[in-house]
Amino acid sequence: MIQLIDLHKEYKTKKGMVLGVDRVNLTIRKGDIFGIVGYSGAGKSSVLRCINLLEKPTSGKVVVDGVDLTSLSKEELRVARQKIGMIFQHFHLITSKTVFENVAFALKAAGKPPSLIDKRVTELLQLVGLADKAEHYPAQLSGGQKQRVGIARALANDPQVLLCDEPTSALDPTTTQSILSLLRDINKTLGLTIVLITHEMEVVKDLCHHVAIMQDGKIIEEGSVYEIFANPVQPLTREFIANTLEFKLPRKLWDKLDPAGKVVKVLFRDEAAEQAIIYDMLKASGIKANILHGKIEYIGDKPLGTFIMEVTGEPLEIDNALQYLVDRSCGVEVVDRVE
Ligand SMILES: Nc1ncnc2c1ncn2[C@@H]1O[C@H](COP(=O)(O)OP(=O)(O)OP(=O)(O)O)[C@@H](O)[C@H]1O
Repeated sequence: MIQLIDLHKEYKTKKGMVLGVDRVNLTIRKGDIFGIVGYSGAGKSSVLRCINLLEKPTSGKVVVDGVDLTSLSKEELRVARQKIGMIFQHFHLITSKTVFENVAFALKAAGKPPSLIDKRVTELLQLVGLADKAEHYPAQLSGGQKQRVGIARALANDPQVLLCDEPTSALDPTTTQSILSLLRDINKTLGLTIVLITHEMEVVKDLCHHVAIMQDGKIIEEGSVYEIFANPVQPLTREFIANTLEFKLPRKLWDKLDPAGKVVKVLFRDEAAEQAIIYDMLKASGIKANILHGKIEYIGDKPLGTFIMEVTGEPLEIDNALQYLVDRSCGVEVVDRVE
């Protein structure tokens, strides 16, 4: 388990102090995949780098498996850090060393004997699907392969925590999927706790179990990925989610709609996404509904449905019909007409 207690980080610059992290309290459970999302400058990297004390917090505590890292001596911290692996957006491989040597480097630095190093590197390269690239140099690898080397190196000393600093931001969508899939596998098979920072909500949706949204050094919202997608509260969270879930009706379609009708977006959560609620609503009311857009997606293994429909009828009947949806736990939002 990772606990950040009143974590605060200020940077001293020529122009004065700059706030990086503003008294953050956060608990990340063992074996979780935890995403931290925010725009550039929100403080994501600062939080991540405080977890392994690459950045020394100005105040507050970083507790990993019951040990407060901020209280350790230099040597104790060096040992504790071996249990926290890290991967980076731009991989940070040593260009003059082969794939094998890059991974072996982490083991040598930890003082492991050569016989163990050979065996361990071979195992790790197999795990990340690079057994045939051991003698290649980083320049001979694709971005995805470089990140796999980064992952192998980060796992070398059997860490309990893997910190991921925008691990797929430099990769194309297909390669991104393959790296997310590898991270998912190692989380499951090794029981590793993964903390990942990203500005892409799609990555959070695909991979993470929990997520925190950061703004101005603070965590402004936090929860399970499903809850955050199904019930976002803060405007910034809604903005991030809008980029992945929102569907904008084409202008041409708006022109064809009945000006007296209402366009509503309905969010079906949990089992509601799999029930015939719209059918029930139409049967119970005298209104008409014209479905303009609809999709059901699964976050983890829970369904989340989004439908956009035009409803027409008597205003009171429309209100009653929409209230019927709210009563059956749907999110209902009237969509503003595009002029
Ligand atoms: N080494 C540093 N020296 C001075 N200021 C810094 C330093 N590192 C970060 N900051 C400042 O701290 C704030 C938070 O930066 P941080 O890099 O943690 O945000 P971020 O959300 O990770 O952004 P990005 O996605 O651009 O990396 C910013 O205002 C940034 O300018």
